[in-house]
Amino acid sequence: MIEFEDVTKRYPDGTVAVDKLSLRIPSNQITVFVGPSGCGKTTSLRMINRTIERTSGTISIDGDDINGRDAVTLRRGIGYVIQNAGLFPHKTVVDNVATVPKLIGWDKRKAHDTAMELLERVGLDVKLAERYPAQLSGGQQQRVGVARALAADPAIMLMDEPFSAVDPIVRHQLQEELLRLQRDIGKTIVFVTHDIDEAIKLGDNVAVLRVGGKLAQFAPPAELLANPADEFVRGFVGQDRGYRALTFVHPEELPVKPLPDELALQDGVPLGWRNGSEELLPVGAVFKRGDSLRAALDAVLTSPTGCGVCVDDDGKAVGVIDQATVAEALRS
Ligand SMILES: Nc1ncnc2c1ncn2[C@@H]1O[C@H](COP(=O)(O)OP(=O)(O)OP(=O)(O)O)[C@@H](O)[C@H]1O
Repeated sequence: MIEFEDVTKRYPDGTVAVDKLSLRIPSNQITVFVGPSGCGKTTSLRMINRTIERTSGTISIDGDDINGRDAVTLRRGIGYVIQNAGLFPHKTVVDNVATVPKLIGWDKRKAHDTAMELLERVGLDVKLAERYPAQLSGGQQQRVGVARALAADPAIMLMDEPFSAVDPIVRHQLQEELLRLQRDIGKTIVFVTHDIDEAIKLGDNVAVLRVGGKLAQFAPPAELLANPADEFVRGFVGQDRGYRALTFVHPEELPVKPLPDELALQDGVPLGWRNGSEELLPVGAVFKRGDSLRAALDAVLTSPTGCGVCVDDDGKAVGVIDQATVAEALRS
């Protein structure tokens, strides 16, 4: 657990970036710091690895005050990922990832082999290992950044807006990858973003900060959406919080109906809706059994027929639901 107790950061010009922040960041989970620009997210994050020193208060890791530790050793034991990946431009991809293991004295072979394994683990083609960062896409660079942060197998990983500079589709893929990776590695991850959707998607817990570095609310996403602590949080979480909250509703068994003849299939996979003309209408979003009610509602709302298609793990259609079924599930 990482614990902040009454932590304040005042910069030399008098700016109070963080003001008496107290919170407990549980181990082996993702905790997200979210809030508007300038609310002290980055400052709070960087005080954990002491790349910024606090002015007062205590930060401890598993009960030990981090100020009792040598700052360089502390930093090497904490993974750090930043926007635009911050890779060393003159090192190859694999050498970037192997940097910290070599610094802490691993032999070259072990550092190299671990780096190659990690590249695969974060979803990068190992053929890219000998390239330089400038020869990669933004999304690929971010993956290398994550692999580099994980290289020395740190218990804690700090991530500062790591996915902000990539387009929405790549961002979505990187978020999914991070969640998948975290299911395997179970690190203590502290993640900074200004995007509430990203916070809700990734966080086991979300700390909402307001300008001046004050904690507005610390709660799991579902709780944040259901019970915002005050007007600031309500406003920040947004007007459509009821819709977002559906992400956390998993109707055990939505009663799906048999596939209608209008749904065109190829090997069981939905192709589109027949509407009497040559061309098929798009299927719309699909959902799986066990997905959230939000996914089911998305499927219904994006389908041109008002029928959302339910698929299995192989993408094959298993049934449809209509608006009335979703409305019924919403009421129950
Ligand atoms: N070195 C510095 N000297 C003086 N003030 C600073 C310094 N670094 C940050 N600040 C100020 O501290 C406050 C918090 O900054 P910080 O970067 O932690 O916020 P943030 O929430 O991460 O913002 P953003 O989302 O815009 O990156 C801001 O008012 C910022 O201008």
